Amino acid sequence: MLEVKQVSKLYENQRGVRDIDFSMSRGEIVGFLGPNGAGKTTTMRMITGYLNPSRGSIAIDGLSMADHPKKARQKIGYLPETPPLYPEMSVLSYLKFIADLRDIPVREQKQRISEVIGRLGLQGRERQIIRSLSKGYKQRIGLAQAILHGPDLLVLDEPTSGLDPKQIIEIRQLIRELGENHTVLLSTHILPEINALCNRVLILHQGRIVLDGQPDQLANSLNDTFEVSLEVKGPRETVLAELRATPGVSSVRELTSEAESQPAIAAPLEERAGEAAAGEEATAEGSTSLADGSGSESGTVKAVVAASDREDIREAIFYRMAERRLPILAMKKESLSLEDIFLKLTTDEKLDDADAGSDSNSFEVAEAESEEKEVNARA
Ligand SMILES: Nc1ncnc2c1ncn2[C@@H]1O[C@H](COP(=O)(O)OP(=O)(O)OP(=O)(O)O)[C@@H](O)[C@H]1O
Repeated sequence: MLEVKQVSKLYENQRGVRDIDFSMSRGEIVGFLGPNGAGKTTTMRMITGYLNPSRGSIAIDGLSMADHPKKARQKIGYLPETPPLYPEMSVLSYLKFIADLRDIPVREQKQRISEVIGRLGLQGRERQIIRSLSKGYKQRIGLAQAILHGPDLLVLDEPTSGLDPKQIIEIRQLIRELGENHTVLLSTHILPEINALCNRVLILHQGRIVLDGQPDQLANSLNDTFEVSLEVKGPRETVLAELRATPGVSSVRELTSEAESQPAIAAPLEERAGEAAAGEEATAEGSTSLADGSGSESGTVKAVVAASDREDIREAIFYRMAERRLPILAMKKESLSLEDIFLKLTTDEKLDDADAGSDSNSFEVAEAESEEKEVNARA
């Protein structure tokens, strides 16, 4: 459906994207994930024919964007980050205008427009002036203009950006429905959006694709250690010493109540990388333990134990602790979340992007996600 081969776009300031190479099959919903400035919009603008690559080629359904731009663009529906709306027009006159622009024959226009109005829940709003509609409805109109000409591939640039949690849920539901008969490429820097919508994710960092895979398979491919989190009843020093002495264990990191209560994704990347480093230091220094009574059952120790060579150390831990009469109250194999993967891939080098400012990597997610859960719970 889509072939992007060794595509680069370098702006005068040497920023942009380099050697982007991927393809998409019909029916896939692929998420483009990356911090601000990673190159998502640049790549999407090239795929949709709004920007010429400096190098490389793009083809949609076998049609080269360079050689057959009009035909290739006919197969694509594009929703840019800011929907291309005319605020003074009514919904109906705007869609009629888009239908003309897209060369939809006049005799088909009425039916096509009424179909997309139904599909995107715009019934009853046809005569309303676009300016007077909420951001969520404007985004629906943006989606309506993207699908009006019946494209196969939808390219959506941050489709839920700036929406409130209820609108986010509604737009995600619409994208899910559109994904039933379209191939979809969407960009986001909202991690749960990937899990909620996509069956494949491409992670972009500093203009390059650093990872391509299914969200749930990424953890295994990137996990170079085997980690187990556990809670053991017993004196702190004894428990930690016994865990360290268990065959196959390479390191033991005690979990403190502070480390556990960190919000999952609210903090900017740099801060979180700093926290991780600080956490290791604190453990080395012997930080406040849960066994001291802060927030967990008294007399227990919580820790994350790592094995070398990805060896499964759960049985060894079980037998050792049983032998020493130190009851294991909980034990769980740790796996990398999408957030861990993202941090692992995008915090190894310092972002040098001038416009990757303070909010650039702060995922707007934690809030939206928790509110989303709330809205779901209320529904
Ligand atoms: N017209 C331009 N001229 C010069 N540099 C540009 C231009 N457009 C984008 N860039 C730079 O290219 C890089 C990629 O930008 P792009 O907008 O594609 O990233 P993005 O991942 O879409 O970011 P965001 O999430 O902020 O939309 C950034 O460093 C950006 O500053």
